[in-house]
Amino acid sequence: KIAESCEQAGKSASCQGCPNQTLCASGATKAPDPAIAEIAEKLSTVKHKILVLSGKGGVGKSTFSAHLAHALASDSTKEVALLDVDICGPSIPRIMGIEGEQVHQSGSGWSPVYVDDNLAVMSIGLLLSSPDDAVIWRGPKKNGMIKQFLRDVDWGDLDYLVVDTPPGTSDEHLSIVQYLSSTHVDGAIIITTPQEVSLQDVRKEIRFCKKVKLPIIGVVENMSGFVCPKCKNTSQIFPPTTGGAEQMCADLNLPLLGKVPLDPRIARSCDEGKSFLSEVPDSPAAEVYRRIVQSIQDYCSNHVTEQQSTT
Ligand SMILES: Nc1ncnc2c1ncn2[C@@H]1O[C@H](COP(=O)(O)OP(=O)(O)OP(=O)(O)O)[C@@H](O)[C@H]1O
Repeated sequence: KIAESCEQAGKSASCQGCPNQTLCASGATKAPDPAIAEIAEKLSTVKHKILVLSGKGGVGKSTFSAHLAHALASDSTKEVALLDVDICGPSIPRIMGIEGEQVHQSGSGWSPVYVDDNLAVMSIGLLLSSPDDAVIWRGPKKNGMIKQFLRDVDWGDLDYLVVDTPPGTSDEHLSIVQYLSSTHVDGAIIITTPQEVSLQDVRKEIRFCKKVKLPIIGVVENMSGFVCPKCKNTSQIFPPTTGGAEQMCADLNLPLLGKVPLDPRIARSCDEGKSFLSEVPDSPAAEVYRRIVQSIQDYCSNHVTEQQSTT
Protein backbone atom coordinates (compact mmCIF):
# COMPACT_ATOMS: atom_id res chain seq x y z
CA LYS A 1 0.00 0.00 0.00
CA ILE A 2 2.84 2.40 0.87
CA ALA A 3 4.56 1.69 -2.45
CA GLU A 4 1.31 2.29 -4.25
CA SER A 5 0.73 5.55 -2.43
CA CYS A 6 4.31 6.68 -3.19
CA GLU A 7 3.71 6.00 -6.86
CA GLN A 8 0.54 8.04 -6.55
CA ALA A 9 2.41 11.01 -5.04
CA GLY A 10 0.92 14.23 -6.31
CA LYS A 11 -1.68 12.32 -8.33
CA SER A 12 -4.17 11.03 -5.79
CA ALA A 13 -7.39 12.79 -4.83
CA SER A 14 -5.96 13.69 -1.43
CA CYS A 15 -3.12 15.63 -3.14
CA GLN A 16 -5.56 18.06 -4.77
CA GLY A 17 -4.90 21.58 -3.55
CA CYS A 18 -1.59 20.77 -1.83
CA PRO A 19 1.07 23.44 -2.57
CA ASN A 20 3.61 20.67 -3.32
CA GLN A 21 1.35 18.78 -5.71
CA THR A 22 3.16 19.79 -8.91
CA LEU A 23 6.56 18.98 -7.45
CA CYS A 24 5.42 15.58 -6.11
CA ALA A 25 3.65 14.66 -9.35
CA SER A 26 6.77 15.55 -11.38
CA GLY A 27 8.66 12.84 -9.53
CA ALA A 28 11.62 15.24 -9.22
CA THR A 29 13.67 14.35 -6.18
CA LYS A 30 15.57 16.80 -4.09
CA ALA A 31 19.38 16.88 -4.29
CA PRO A 32 20.95 14.44 -1.80
CA ASP A 33 21.54 15.85 1.66
CA PRO A 34 25.24 16.87 1.91
CA ALA A 35 25.18 15.44 5.44
CA ILE A 36 25.22 11.91 3.96
CA ALA A 37 28.77 12.44 2.65
CA GLU A 38 29.83 14.23 5.86
CA ILE A 39 28.54 11.30 7.92
CA ALA A 40 30.35 8.79 5.71
CA GLU A 41 33.56 10.76 6.30
CA LYS A 42 32.94 11.03 10.05
CA LEU A 43 32.22 7.31 10.42
CA SER A 44 35.09 6.18 8.20
CA THR A 45 36.99 5.29 11.40
CA VAL A 46 34.17 3.03 12.64
CA LYS A 47 34.84 -0.58 11.62
CA HIS A 48 31.44 -2.16 12.29
CA LYS A 49 27.96 -0.68 12.46
CA ILE A 50 25.09 -2.78 13.78
CA LEU A 51 21.45 -1.71 14.03
CA VAL A 52 19.13 -3.31 16.58
CA LEU A 53 15.49 -3.42 15.45
CA SER A 54 12.18 -4.86 16.57
CA GLY A 55 8.69 -4.82 15.16
CA LYS A 56 6.98 -4.29 18.51
CA GLY A 57 7.84 -2.15 21.50
CA GLY A 58 8.74 -3.66 24.84
CA VAL A 59 10.23 -6.88 23.47
CA GLY A 60 13.69 -6.14 24.89
CA LYS A 61 15.46 -4.28 22.09
CA SER A 62 17.19 -1.70 24.31
CA THR A 63 18.05 -4.39 26.83
CA PHE A 64 19.66 -6.45 24.07
CA SER A 65 21.50 -3.42 22.62
CA ALA A 66 22.93 -2.64 26.05
CA HIS A 67 24.05 -6.24 26.60
CA LEU A 68 25.58 -6.37 23.14
CA ALA A 69 27.55 -3.18 23.85
CA HIS A 70 28.69 -4.44 27.27
CA ALA A 71 29.72 -7.82 25.87
CA LEU A 72 31.65 -6.30 22.95
CA ALA A 73 33.38 -3.88 25.32
CA SER A 74 34.35 -6.69 27.69
CA ASP A 75 37.32 -7.08 25.34
CA SER A 76 39.36 -4.08 26.51
CA THR A 77 41.19 -3.92 23.17
CA LYS A 78 37.92 -2.99 21.41
CA GLU A 79 36.39 0.49 21.29
CA VAL A 80 32.61 0.34 21.42
CA ALA A 81 29.83 2.94 21.28
CA LEU A 82 26.10 2.65 21.78
CA LEU A 83 23.88 5.18 20.03
CA ASP A 84 20.25 5.43 21.09
CA VAL A 85 18.08 6.86 18.30
CA ASP A 86 14.83 6.24 20.15
CA ILE A 87 14.17 9.97 20.29
CA CYS A 88 10.79 9.87 22.02
CA GLY A 89 11.48 6.99 24.45
CA PRO A 90 15.21 6.88 25.26
CA SER A 91 15.81 4.17 27.85
CA ILE A 92 19.53 3.55 27.23
CA PRO A 93 20.82 6.13 29.79
CA ARG A 94 18.88 4.32 32.52
CA ILE A 95 19.91 0.82 31.43
CA MET A 96 23.57 1.87 31.12
CA GLY A 97 23.52 3.54 34.55
CA ILE A 98 24.26 7.07 33.29
CA GLU A 99 20.88 8.72 33.80
CA GLY A 100 21.36 12.37 34.78
CA GLU A 101 24.78 12.64 33.12
CA GLN A 102 25.21 15.31 30.48
CA VAL A 103 26.87 15.39 27.11
CA HIS A 104 29.61 18.03 26.74
CA GLN A 105 30.50 20.10 23.74
CA SER A 106 34.14 19.98 22.73
CA GLY A 107 36.11 21.46 19.82
CA SER A 108 35.52 18.28 17.81
CA GLY A 109 31.78 17.96 18.55
CA TRP A 110 29.63 16.47 21.28
CA SER A 111 31.53 14.14 23.61
CA PRO A 112 29.55 10.99 24.37
CA VAL A 113 29.22 9.80 27.96
CA TYR A 114 31.67 7.03 28.86
CA VAL A 115 30.39 4.04 30.86
CA ASP A 116 33.86 2.51 30.72
CA ASP A 117 37.15 3.56 29.17
CA ASN A 118 36.18 1.76 25.95
CA LEU A 119 32.37 2.09 26.04
CA ALA A 120 30.72 5.37 24.97
CA VAL A 121 27.00 6.17 24.93
CA MET A 122 24.99 8.84 23.14
CA SER A 123 21.27 9.38 23.58
CA ILE A 124 18.83 12.26 23.53
CA GLY A 125 18.18 11.30 27.16
CA LEU A 126 21.64 12.72 27.94
CA LEU A 127 20.64 16.08 26.47
CA LEU A 128 17.45 16.52 28.51
CA SER A 129 17.47 18.40 31.81
CA SER A 130 15.34 15.71 33.47
CA PRO A 131 14.73 12.02 32.57
CA ASP A 132 11.01 12.77 32.89
CA ASP A 133 11.10 15.42 30.14
CA ALA A 134 8.97 14.42 27.16
CA VAL A 135 10.26 14.82 23.61
CA ILE A 136 7.28 15.39 21.34
CA TRP A 137 8.73 15.96 17.91
CA ARG A 138 7.61 15.42 14.36
CA GLY A 139 9.70 13.61 11.74
CA PRO A 140 11.89 16.46 10.45
CA LYS A 141 13.09 17.40 13.94
CA LYS A 142 13.89 13.77 14.78
CA ASN A 143 15.68 13.54 11.46
CA GLY A 144 17.81 16.56 12.36
CA MET A 145 18.72 15.06 15.74
CA ILE A 146 19.80 11.76 14.18
CA LYS A 147 21.90 13.64 11.65
CA GLN A 148 23.62 15.45 14.52
CA PHE A 149 24.18 12.21 16.43
CA LEU A 150 25.96 10.70 13.46
CA ARG A 151 27.84 13.76 12.21
CA ASP A 152 28.48 15.95 15.25
CA VAL A 153 29.44 13.42 17.94
CA ASP A 154 33.13 12.92 18.51
CA TRP A 155 32.99 9.13 18.00
CA GLY A 156 36.72 8.68 17.49
CA ASP A 157 38.07 5.36 16.21
CA LEU A 158 35.58 2.61 16.96
CA ASP A 159 35.50 -1.13 16.46
CA TYR A 160 31.72 -1.29 16.92
CA LEU A 161 28.90 1.23 16.78
CA VAL A 162 25.66 -0.35 18.04
CA VAL A 163 22.51 1.62 17.19
CA ASP A 164 19.39 1.05 19.27
CA THR A 165 16.26 2.10 17.35
CA PRO A 166 12.62 2.65 18.31
CA PRO A 167 10.10 -0.10 17.54
CA GLY A 168 8.58 -0.50 14.08
CA THR A 169 9.61 1.25 10.91
CA SER A 170 9.27 4.93 11.70
CA ASP A 171 10.94 8.25 10.83
CA GLU A 172 13.99 7.31 12.87
CA HIS A 173 14.58 4.15 10.80
CA LEU A 174 14.24 5.94 7.51
CA SER A 175 16.61 8.67 8.73
CA ILE A 176 19.26 6.31 9.99
CA VAL A 177 19.18 4.20 6.84
CA GLN A 178 19.33 7.32 4.67
CA TYR A 179 22.19 8.90 6.62
CA LEU A 180 24.19 5.68 6.64
CA SER A 181 23.57 5.03 2.95
CA SER A 182 27.08 6.06 1.90
CA THR A 183 28.85 4.11 4.60
CA HIS A 184 29.16 0.38 5.19
CA VAL A 185 26.62 -1.05 7.66
CA ASP A 186 27.24 -4.66 8.73
CA GLY A 187 23.54 -5.31 9.25
CA ALA A 188 20.59 -5.52 11.59
CA ILE A 189 19.76 -7.71 14.56
CA ILE A 190 16.01 -8.22 14.94
CA ILE A 191 14.54 -8.79 18.39
CA THR A 192 11.22 -10.54 18.96
CA THR A 193 9.37 -12.47 21.62
CA PRO A 194 8.04 -15.94 20.71
CA GLN A 195 4.50 -14.57 20.52
CA GLU A 196 2.77 -14.35 17.14
CA VAL A 197 1.74 -10.74 17.77
CA SER A 198 5.43 -9.80 17.93
CA LEU A 199 6.48 -12.07 15.03
CA GLN A 200 3.84 -10.55 12.81
CA ASP A 201 5.43 -7.11 13.24
CA VAL A 202 8.89 -8.60 12.82
CA ARG A 203 7.93 -9.91 9.37
CA LYS A 204 7.14 -6.30 8.42
CA GLU A 205 10.50 -5.24 9.81
CA ILE A 206 12.19 -7.89 7.69
CA ARG A 207 10.39 -6.61 4.60
CA PHE A 208 11.58 -3.11 5.51
CA CYS A 209 15.20 -4.34 5.73
CA LYS A 210 14.89 -6.03 2.35
CA LYS A 211 13.39 -2.92 0.81
CA VAL A 212 16.17 -0.63 2.06
CA LYS A 213 18.83 -3.33 1.35
CA LEU A 214 19.89 -3.61 4.98
CA PRO A 215 21.43 -7.07 5.56
CA ILE A 216 19.94 -9.04 8.45
CA ILE A 217 22.60 -10.53 10.71
CA GLY A 218 19.99 -12.60 12.51
CA VAL A 219 17.03 -12.79 14.84
CA VAL A 220 17.07 -13.01 18.65
CA GLU A 221 14.09 -14.51 20.45
CA ASN A 222 13.85 -12.73 23.80
CA MET A 223 11.67 -13.64 26.80
CA SER A 224 11.84 -17.17 25.49
CA GLY A 225 10.56 -19.27 28.38
CA PHE A 226 10.92 -18.81 32.11
CA VAL A 227 12.64 -21.37 34.29
CA CYS A 228 11.03 -21.45 37.75
CA PRO A 229 13.83 -21.00 40.30
CA LYS A 230 11.97 -23.35 42.70
CA CYS A 231 10.71 -26.30 40.64
CA LYS A 232 13.05 -25.72 37.61
CA ASN A 233 10.15 -26.25 35.20
CA THR A 234 10.09 -24.04 32.10
CA SER A 235 6.92 -22.02 31.47
CA GLN A 236 6.22 -20.29 28.17
CA ILE A 237 5.02 -16.85 29.25
CA PHE A 238 4.61 -15.79 25.60
CA PRO A 239 3.50 -19.07 24.02
CA PRO A 240 4.89 -19.60 20.50
CA THR A 241 1.58 -20.55 18.85
CA THR A 242 3.09 -20.43 15.34
CA GLY A 243 6.47 -22.00 16.15
CA GLY A 244 8.12 -18.85 17.48
CA ALA A 245 11.20 -17.24 15.97
CA GLU A 246 12.62 -20.67 15.10
CA GLN A 247 9.83 -21.41 12.63
CA MET A 248 9.87 -17.88 11.23
CA CYS A 249 13.64 -18.02 10.66
CA ALA A 250 13.30 -21.42 8.96
CA ASP A 251 10.50 -20.07 6.73
CA LEU A 252 12.41 -16.93 5.79
CA ASN A 253 15.86 -18.50 5.67
CA LEU A 254 17.31 -16.25 8.37
CA PRO A 255 19.73 -17.20 11.15
CA LEU A 256 18.24 -17.52 14.63
CA LEU A 257 21.08 -16.19 16.80
CA GLY A 258 19.66 -17.47 20.08
CA LYS A 259 16.84 -17.55 22.58
CA VAL A 260 17.24 -15.42 25.71
CA PRO A 261 15.05 -16.66 28.59
CA LEU A 262 12.99 -14.39 30.80
CA ASP A 263 15.00 -13.72 33.92
CA PRO A 264 13.83 -11.17 36.50
CA ARG A 265 17.49 -10.46 37.27
CA ILE A 266 17.86 -9.00 33.73
CA ALA A 267 15.04 -6.54 34.43
CA ARG A 268 16.51 -5.68 37.84
CA SER A 269 20.03 -5.02 36.51
CA CYS A 270 18.55 -2.84 33.74
CA ASP A 271 16.60 -0.78 36.27
CA GLU A 272 19.71 -0.44 38.42
CA GLY A 273 21.85 0.49 35.42
CA LYS A 274 24.18 -2.46 35.93
CA SER A 275 25.43 -5.00 33.44
CA PHE A 276 23.60 -8.30 33.95
CA LEU A 277 26.56 -10.03 32.29
CA SER A 278 28.87 -8.86 35.09
CA GLU A 279 26.25 -9.21 37.84
CA VAL A 280 25.19 -12.81 37.07
CA PRO A 281 27.81 -14.15 34.64
CA ASP A 282 27.03 -17.82 35.38
CA SER A 283 23.31 -17.64 34.58
CA PRO A 284 21.86 -19.48 31.55
CA ALA A 285 20.73 -16.11 30.10
CA ALA A 286 24.26 -14.68 30.33
CA GLU A 287 25.56 -17.80 28.57
CA VAL A 288 23.02 -17.29 25.75
CA TYR A 289 23.95 -13.61 25.43
CA ARG A 290 27.64 -14.49 25.13
CA ARG A 291 26.95 -17.07 22.40
CA ILE A 292 24.80 -14.60 20.46
CA VAL A 293 27.45 -11.89 20.71
CA GLN A 294 30.10 -14.35 19.51
CA SER A 295 27.96 -15.12 16.42
CA ILE A 296 27.60 -11.40 15.74
CA GLN A 297 31.36 -10.87 16.04
CA ASP A 298 31.96 -13.83 13.71
CA TYR A 299 29.48 -12.41 11.22
CA CYS A 300 31.17 -9.00 11.31
CA SER A 301 34.66 -10.39 10.77
CA ASN A 302 33.55 -12.75 7.97
CA HIS A 303 31.64 -9.90 6.42
CA VAL A 304 34.74 -7.70 6.38
CA THR A 305 36.68 -10.52 4.73
CA GLU A 306 33.93 -10.89 2.10
CA GLN A 307 33.91 -7.13 1.54
CA GLN A 308 37.67 -7.02 1.16
CA SER A 309 37.65 -9.89 -1.32
CA THR A 310 35.07 -8.11 -3.49
CA THR A 311 36.90 -4.75 -3.49
N1 LIG B 1 15.05 -11.54 28.93
C1 LIG B 1 14.46 -10.71 29.77
N2 LIG B 1 14.08 -11.12 31.02
C2 LIG B 1 13.45 -10.27 31.87
N3 LIG B 1 13.15 -9.01 31.59
C3 LIG B 1 13.50 -8.54 30.38
C4 LIG B 1 14.17 -9.35 29.42
N4 LIG B 1 14.39 -8.59 28.31
C5 LIG B 1 13.89 -7.37 28.58
N5 LIG B 1 13.35 -7.33 29.82
C6 LIG B 1 12.62 -6.22 30.45
O1 LIG B 1 11.49 -5.95 29.60
C7 LIG B 1 11.22 -4.56 29.56
C8 LIG B 1 11.24 -4.07 28.11
O2 LIG B 1 12.57 -4.16 27.62
P1 LIG B 1 13.20 -3.00 26.70
O3 LIG B 1 12.97 -1.65 27.29
O4 LIG B 1 14.59 -3.42 26.42
O5 LIG B 1 12.28 -3.19 25.42
P2 LIG B 1 12.28 -2.37 24.06
O6 LIG B 1 11.91 -3.34 23.01
O7 LIG B 1 13.54 -1.63 23.88
O8 LIG B 1 11.11 -1.36 24.35
P3 LIG B 1 10.78 0.00 23.56
O9 LIG B 1 10.71 -0.39 22.14
O10 LIG B 1 9.47 0.41 24.10
O11 LIG B 1 11.91 0.94 23.84
C9 LIG B 1 12.25 -3.90 30.44
O12 LIG B 1 11.68 -3.71 31.70
C10 LIG B 1 13.40 -4.91 30.52
O13 LIG B 1 14.12 -4.80 31.71
